[in-house]
Amino acid sequence: KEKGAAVSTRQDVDANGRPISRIIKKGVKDFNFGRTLGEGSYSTVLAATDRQTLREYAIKVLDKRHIIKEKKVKYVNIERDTLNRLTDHPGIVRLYYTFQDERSLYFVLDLASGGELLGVLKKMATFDEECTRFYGAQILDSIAYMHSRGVIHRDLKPENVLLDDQMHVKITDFGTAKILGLRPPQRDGVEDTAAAGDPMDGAGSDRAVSFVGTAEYVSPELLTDKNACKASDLWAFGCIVYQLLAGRPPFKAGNEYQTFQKIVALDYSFPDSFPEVAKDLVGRLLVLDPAKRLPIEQIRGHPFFEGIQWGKGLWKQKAPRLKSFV
Ligand SMILES: C[C@@H](Nc1nc2c(c3cc(-c4cn[nH]c4)ccc13)C(=O)N=C/C2=C\CC1CC1)C(C)(C)C
Repeated sequence: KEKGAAVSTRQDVDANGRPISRIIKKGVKDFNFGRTLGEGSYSTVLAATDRQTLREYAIKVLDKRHIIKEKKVKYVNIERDTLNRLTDHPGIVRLYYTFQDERSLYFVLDLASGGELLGVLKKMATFDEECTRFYGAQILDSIAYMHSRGVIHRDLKPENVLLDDQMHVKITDFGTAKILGLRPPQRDGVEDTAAAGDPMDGAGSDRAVSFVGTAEYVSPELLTDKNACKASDLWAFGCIVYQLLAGRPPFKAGNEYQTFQKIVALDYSFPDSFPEVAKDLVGRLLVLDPAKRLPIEQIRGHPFFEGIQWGKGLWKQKAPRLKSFV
């Protein structure tokens, strides 16, 4: 049975009252497919309703031939393996099961009906401090969980931070994630994970990294020595907090190359109205040396997050009404 396979069993009993479990694998015909929610580089995410339970899902459809032709099989496996590791946190999109037909692979996932955080931010222009604090805290809590499970996201950005029907965070798009502690194929078998929670975890592990994230959120270490580590996600987190309050990312230039030049030169500045306490936090995250970025436990304790109830309470409370930073 494939891990996390789509099964639902009906408990029947035989003549002697012994239970017979019948495995029913769900397939395409069990769903009504709706609108397209998002297009990835080699996948489409559609809204879908389970015809039997009427529950709504997002289904990521991948074209098998295209994946093989584009040599993306590795990324599909990384995404599935990552999602199968990140199953019990409210801030991560959940993969319920997968199935396939002759043409496609299907991932059945949480539907984040609030859409992308980027879309909401564009409508609001900016978030006020209270909203930035709440969404920043939920994103940080989700990053902490990913890192505790040995996963580096590597492409965190407002497009990948989705919102559910309660306007709570659901992080998505793990095709470019890095799972720590997996023996990279070509290494001499040396474990490359230090103690869990080490922000430098993953540094120096995948030399020939062929992947670079989205220009505005790429960390300097990925540009200079081609290595992403856990602290790379904290650099992206700093960029997201800046963008929520300022309405634009800290490093943005006319083209990608100029954006990269600004990043490695730490060439950014705060708008005058940027709150001092947020300047201090962002200033401790947008640090060129990954080892010198504020570790997660100290971010949680930073004055900017004063009043945040970490843990379950953060995910039970009502999301604040969205207000702009004026
Ligand atoms: C980032 C991603 N976009 C999206 N990925 C997912 C969505 C999603 C939903 C809306 C949306 C909902 N309402 N209005 C818009 C807009 C974009 C979405 C969802 O609900 N559930 C799982 C998803 C992804 C799961 C993936 C880990 C496997 C790209 C652009 C790559 C397709």
